[in-house]
Amino acid sequence: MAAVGVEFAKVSYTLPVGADGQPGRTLLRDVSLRLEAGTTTALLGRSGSGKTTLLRMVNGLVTPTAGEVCVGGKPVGAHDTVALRRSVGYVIQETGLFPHMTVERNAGMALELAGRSRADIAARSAEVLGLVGMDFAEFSDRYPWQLSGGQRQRVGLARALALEPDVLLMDEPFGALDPLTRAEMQTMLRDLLQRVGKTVLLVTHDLDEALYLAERVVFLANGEVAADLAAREVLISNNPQVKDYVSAVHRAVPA
Ligand SMILES: Nc1ncnc2c1ncn2[C@@H]1O[C@H](COP(=O)(O)OP(=O)(O)OP(=O)(O)O)[C@@H](O)[C@H]1O
Repeated sequence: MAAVGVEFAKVSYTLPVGADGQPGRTLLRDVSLRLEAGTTTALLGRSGSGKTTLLRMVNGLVTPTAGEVCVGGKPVGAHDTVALRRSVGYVIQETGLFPHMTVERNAGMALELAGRSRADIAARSAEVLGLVGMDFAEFSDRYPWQLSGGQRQRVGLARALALEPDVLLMDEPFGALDPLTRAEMQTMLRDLLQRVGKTVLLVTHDLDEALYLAERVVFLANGEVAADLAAREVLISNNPQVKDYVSAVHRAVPA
């Protein structure tokens, strides 16, 4: 199991004063959360509630204007940025694969940047592509445009896993996939996480995905934590914001 947890301690983020002299908007306010090592936490909340901003603080892409984020007990700012980004995998909806590179090279990119030997890269690329359920012989020489959206997403995940990160940030990783492919990916990810053990922060708009994959579910509203619950408590919660969310996404089909 991953031994590295993540902690957000009274984290806020306010945009700088604009060119018009108006004070910047506060996107996150006093967020405190603890992601236990080896567990998955889902972040839900309406569009613009601050989920991505919060997630990007873990790998130092966004720096809090107040409070602190610690990875493995050490403030993000005290980590060497390159080493931190190597120990924190990042998967996004658009995958960010390099279009002119093969699946094998995309999967092994982080290893290439880390200066690993060719033999190491080849072996590990094959291993991680196997972990995400892609047949190496069939796919290694293809380019991203020769893959389906689900396959591209698998390669993106393989790439994020290549350096064996302790922490995995996933920002709507399956948001663009059809429901059946998405369900397959969720099953694959759940099996994979049971085997490799990571501390995962998953941004999603899909409540069922959150309940299937995560032990904890955090609801953000207007940049604040509206609820922080064990996944099994979500559907029976009396928190009005959670109840509203659940009834909005699980509404009955009109007769
Ligand atoms: N650098 C920035 N400058 C100006 N506004 C920003 C900046 N970064 C984020 N925002 C705004 O902050 C708010 C929160 O953005 P964020 O991407 O964190 O939301 P989100 O909950 O992830 O949304 P979504 O679910 O749509 O991805 C949004 O209104 C966004 O437009």
